[in-house]
Amino acid sequence: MSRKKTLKSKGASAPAASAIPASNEPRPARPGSARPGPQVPPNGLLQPGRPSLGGGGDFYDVAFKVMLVGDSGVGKTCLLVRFKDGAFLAGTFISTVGIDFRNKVLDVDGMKVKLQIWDTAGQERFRSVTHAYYRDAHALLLLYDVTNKASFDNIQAWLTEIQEYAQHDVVLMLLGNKVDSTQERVVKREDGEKLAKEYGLPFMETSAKTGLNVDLAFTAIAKELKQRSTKAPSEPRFQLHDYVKREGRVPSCCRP
Ligand SMILES: Nc1nc2c(ncn2[C@@H]2O[C@H](COP(=O)(O)OP(=O)(O)OP(=O)(O)O)[C@@H](O)[C@H]2O)c(=O)[nH]1
Ligand SMILES: [Mg+2]
Repeated sequence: MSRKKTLKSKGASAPAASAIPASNEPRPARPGSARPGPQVPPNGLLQPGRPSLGGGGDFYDVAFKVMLVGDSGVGKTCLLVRFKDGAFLAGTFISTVGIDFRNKVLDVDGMKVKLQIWDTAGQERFRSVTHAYYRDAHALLLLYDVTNKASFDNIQAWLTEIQEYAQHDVVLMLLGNKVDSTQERVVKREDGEKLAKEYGLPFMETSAKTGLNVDLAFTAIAKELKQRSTKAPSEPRFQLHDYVKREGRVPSCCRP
């Protein structure tokens, strides 16, 4: 099985950020059911240094689009709900149909960074819908489920898809979700780390149920994107890999 190694960490380069472009307004799957946020100029900045007002009443300085991808059932929707509302969607699993999004504004080093987070359907039958959204994404969170080996084995196929459809400089992070399910775990932390290393991706294990590393994953993405769009040449670069390694909490099962 030959793995394409060209999907190296996007944290290593500093492409010009192109936050949510006006001409590429996100398109909701069901017209009228989702209302994207306000338009943002291609340089990603709205009145730098001064608060701006988004359509939803949220103040922000810069906005980016983040997409959640991975097999059906890995916990994409739950991860987003945990991040946005601080809650866990327990009970019946309701698979996402098409695509949906939620906004959240974060304070990143004194700047308001709005993340427009797109939650995609993992089911194969919606794949063509998802493809259309990749090119507008500034960052991708690629999830597998540590209790589902197939979802881990499919990461390679997801990476191939990302390579085909996403921007070459997209910020990408690998997340192994559901680490609270210690009894059911079938993918070891080391396996996730190894795969991430192979592709040069930042990696963390998360739990939408307990909230472990959920805020951190989104904050890390926001910091990287913000830095790309606003960094002065003299400023030291934000090191996404180091940040995630340093700040990420290791689940209790897997502490040395
Ligand atoms: N134990 C545990 N269960 C989780 C976690 N995250 C999600 N789940 C459960 O896993 C199931 C699937 O979660 P979803 O978030 O709907 O999965 P999804 O990736 O959005 O699936 P699709 O929309 O079909 O692509 C649900 O029953 C959730 O309750 C987690 O961190 N821990
Ligand atoms: Mg879902």
